[in-house]
Amino acid sequence: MSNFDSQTVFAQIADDLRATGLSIIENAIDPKLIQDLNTRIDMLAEEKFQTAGIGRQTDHEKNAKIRRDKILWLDRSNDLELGYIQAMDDLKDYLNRRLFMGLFSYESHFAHYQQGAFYKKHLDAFKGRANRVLTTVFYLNDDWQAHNGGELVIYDPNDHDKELCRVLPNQGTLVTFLSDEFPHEVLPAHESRYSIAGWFRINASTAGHIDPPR
Ligand SMILES: O=C(O)CCC(=O)C(=O)O
Ligand SMILES: [Fe+2]
Repeated sequence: MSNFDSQTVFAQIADDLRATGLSIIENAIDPKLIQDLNTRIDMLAEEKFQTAGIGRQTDHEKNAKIRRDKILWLDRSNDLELGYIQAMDDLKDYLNRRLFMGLFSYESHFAHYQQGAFYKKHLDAFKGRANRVLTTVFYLNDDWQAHNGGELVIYDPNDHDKELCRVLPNQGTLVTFLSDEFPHEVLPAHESRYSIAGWFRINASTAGHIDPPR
């Protein structure tokens, strides 16, 4: 066992969420888990990754104007992927205890942004109508440089044109935010860029609206 202290990270995320609804933490995950995830990505053939959609959108031309990443959903049946899912389950339990968030389930996908890929400004959930409540984005890019582009730009919930911050998709950084509050976008990546995007949901039966199936 490594002696990575996840409790300190979880406590920081809870404090940040309570204060602003947004948390950005470096070295947020056990290095052993990061190694497993990189091993997994190296094993996965590029053709396993699928063109990502937007909601119920099936218009591929329109879709390609909005996002160009390729995705692959994580699955508990793979041990290397399971480690990350379990870490997020632990975060879910922690946030439910500390903030009474009522988080119920978690789903996540690897995303590969090839050179030139981007994701235009969007919200991950519609205000008050969705059961996706909390977004996580975790980065896997060793030694990402500013000139590689691909920053995550996060905008002000009260002014969607006002930039709050830019995050370099550096290995080990975990971004967590309220899904229906923070508009965000991924600037064009100039190098191959890997992340895991994930969403905590509240129980569908308690939400006013159920998100479209993925
Ligand atoms: O990879 C990122 O930085 C963010 C991805 C994202 O916004 C999404 O998949 O909804
Ligand atoms: Fe997003």
